[in-house]
Amino acid sequence: MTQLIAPPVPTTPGTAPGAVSADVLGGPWPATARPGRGADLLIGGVGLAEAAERFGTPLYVLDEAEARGRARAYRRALPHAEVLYAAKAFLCSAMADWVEQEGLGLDVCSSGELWLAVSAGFPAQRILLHGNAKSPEELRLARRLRVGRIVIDGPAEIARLAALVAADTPQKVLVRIVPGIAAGHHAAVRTGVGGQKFGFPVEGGDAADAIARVLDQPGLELAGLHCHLGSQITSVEPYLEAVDAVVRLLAETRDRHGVELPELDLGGGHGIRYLPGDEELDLAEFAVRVTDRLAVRCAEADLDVPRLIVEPGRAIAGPAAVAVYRVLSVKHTADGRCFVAVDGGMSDNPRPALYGSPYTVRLVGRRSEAGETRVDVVGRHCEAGDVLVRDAALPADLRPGDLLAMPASGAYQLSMASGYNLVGRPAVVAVKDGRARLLIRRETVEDFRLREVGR
Ligand SMILES: Cc1ncc(COP(=O)(O)O)c(C=O)c1O
Ligand SMILES: N[C@@H](CCCC[NH3+])C(=O)O
Repeated sequence: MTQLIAPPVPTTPGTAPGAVSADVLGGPWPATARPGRGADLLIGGVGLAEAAERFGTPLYVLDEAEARGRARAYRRALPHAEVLYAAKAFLCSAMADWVEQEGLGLDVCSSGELWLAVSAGFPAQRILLHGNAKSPEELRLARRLRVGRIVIDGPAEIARLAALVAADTPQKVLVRIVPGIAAGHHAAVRTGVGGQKFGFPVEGGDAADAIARVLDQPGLELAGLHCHLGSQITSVEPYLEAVDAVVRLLAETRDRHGVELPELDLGGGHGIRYLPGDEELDLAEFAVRVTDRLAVRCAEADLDVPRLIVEPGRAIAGPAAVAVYRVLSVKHTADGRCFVAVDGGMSDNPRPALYGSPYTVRLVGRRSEAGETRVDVVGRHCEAGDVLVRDAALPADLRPGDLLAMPASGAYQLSMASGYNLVGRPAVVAVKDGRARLLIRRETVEDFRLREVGR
């Protein structure tokens, strides 16, 4: 590990030569963001521009302190709950280590995520397996590795899983229900309502039927109910409604079957800041109000309070990474538009193209005295929709070679990255205390070629 930038840096915004202005401190940037020398921006004590020189671009710079700090904050806010990091947001061995060391469990939704986590040494008993279409092989792997919980998401899975399980070594399961609550930043991620593929709707009785069928299987130990409303939710209210709905079903289950289920999993979906003025879900408020509401509703229904489980992904990984791109071209058109094309795009961050998700970017590594202008920051892919940031406010003298940094890039970017145009997925570097270490190397064209076994 080589030290990149470790000298003490002036942290008073505006006083350092080439300082990055104060707006990097807070908002969507990691808490370790500081102005660096030569208009660089330090994350975890490492200059983004210097990291870009050393590791190339596009580069994802992952702030270990931010990721760990966020995981720790969940443990502290919810000391009696189980917190499972949702690996789909971003997973690599280091991330698995960090959340494990901070006392979290893991939510995985494929044999790939499961295998990576267990290979990294993550204890399988602290892993929960999701998925609306788990293959027989995935279920077998989960059983072989002895994962702690499996979430039943569809009718076929009940018999499929039961067939794999001997009654003397039962599998702990949760049933995923759909409470009929609409929440989330885009229709594609709203899973708390009917008309989408996940879970068993409460309305109409599918959830109650699934519960009855699972209880009938001697090899399946029904530990509780699960629901996941959606993603990028910034208000606590939908979670309170979810508590109401799930407790109602827990009470009905007790009345019908005489069993009190000991666990209630509220899924994830906790929103973060993407833009400077954004609100994030207030974790302290979430913890207090959800815990209180659960206690009240259980008392009303004369139920023991089940153990709460939460599955935040974005809220832990999202704010921990900054993506760094190099400008390849600046195109001014006669109709007054400006397109700033960078060396990444929808293959490393499909979110703007998929959901119209907003982002902010800033110049790093060069001080500009030019005023701000509005530009579209676009990717390098063969689609007009490959736009990373529309109407970004950036210096008017932006030019090829400049570096742009995009915060809040830790979740659902690399985990949804593709091989489009054979550009290759970016490298990932962890930064901490002024040091940078390569976690994931850049994907090269040779990686694509090596998968070819015939012609
Ligand atoms: C079942 C389940 N749990 C947890 C998550 C994590 O969501 P987020 O990263 O928004 O917290 C998701 C994804 O939305 C999910 O589908
Ligand atoms: N990919 C979505 C989140 C989906 C989470 C999975 N259930 C996003 O980027 O917002």
